[in-house]
Amino acid sequence: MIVLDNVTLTYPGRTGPVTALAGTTLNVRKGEFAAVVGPSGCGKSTLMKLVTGLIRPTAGTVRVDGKPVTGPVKMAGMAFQNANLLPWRTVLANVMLPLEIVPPYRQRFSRDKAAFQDKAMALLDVVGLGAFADRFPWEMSGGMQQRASLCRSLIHEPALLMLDEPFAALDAFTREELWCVLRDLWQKLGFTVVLVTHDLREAGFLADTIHVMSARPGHIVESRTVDFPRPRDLDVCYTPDFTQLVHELRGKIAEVRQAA
Ligand SMILES: Nc1ncnc2c1ncn2[C@@H]1O[C@H](COP(=O)(O)OP(=O)(O)OP(=O)(O)O)[C@@H](O)[C@H]1O
Repeated sequence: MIVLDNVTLTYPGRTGPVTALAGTTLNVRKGEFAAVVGPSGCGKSTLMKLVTGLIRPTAGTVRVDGKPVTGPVKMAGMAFQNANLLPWRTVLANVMLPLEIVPPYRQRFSRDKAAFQDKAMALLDVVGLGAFADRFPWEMSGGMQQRASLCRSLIHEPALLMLDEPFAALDAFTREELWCVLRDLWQKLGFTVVLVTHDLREAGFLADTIHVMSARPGHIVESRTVDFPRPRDLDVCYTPDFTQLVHELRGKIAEVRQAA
C-alpha cells in the first residue's frame, strides 16, 4: 500500500537547508496497522506529509497503492493531535464536512444528504457519540472531540488513515479508551493505518509493525513485528512480553538519540 524507497527530504529552511529524512525506506502492506516511533524531530511528521502528498521528496520515490505520489492523496484520511473541529458546526456537521469537499461525494452531497447523515450517525454510534451529534465541539471533552475527529477522517471511507499523535493531548485513561475505539474501527472497516506516536505502549497495543526512526536526518533503523494475538484487549499491556517489547523499543530510541 505504501512504499518509500530511499527517500531524502531537504527543507530550504530560513537559515539554510535542513535535511529531515535521508535514505528512508518503508513498506506498509494493505490493511496493516503500522506505527512509527522515534526521537523528537526525527522526521515523523515529514514522513506523513510525504505519504499524503503534501510535500514531494528531494530524492527517492513515494508510492501509495502502486502509484507514485505527485499531489495530495485523495484516498487518505488524516487526524492530528489537535482535533481541529470547526466550533460553529455541530458534531454531525463536522463529521460530514469531508463529504462536502471530497469527490465523488461532493457532487452528490445535496441529493444524498439524508443518506450521508445516516452514514455519519452510524459512525458516531460506533465511537459512542450517537447521543452527542447535535452538540458543538466546545460542549464536549477532549476525548469526545478526538472521537469525532476520527469519524470525520473516516467518513469518506479512505483506504488509508494517517494519524499524527492523535491521542497525545489526552489523559491516560481517555487515551486507552481511544486506543480501543481505533482498534474497533480498524477491525470493522479494514483500512491501512500509519500512526505516528511518542507512546510506545500505544504502538505496542495497536500496531502489527512498529518502525523505529533514527535521529535527524531520519530513516527507519528497525521494523518490529508485533505478534500479540488479536483481538487484543488492554490486559495485553500488563503482560511480561509487552513490558519487554516496550523496554526494548525504549532502549533502541535511547541508542539512536545518543548516536545523533
Ligand atoms: N518547513 C520546514 N522548514 C525547515 N525545517 C523544517 C520544516 N519542517 C520541519 N523541519 C525540520 O525537520 C525536522 C523534522 O521535522 P518533523 O516535524 O518531521 O519531526 P517530528 O519527528 O515529527 O518531530 P516531533 O517528534 O517533535 O513532533 C526537524 O528538525 C524540523 O525542525
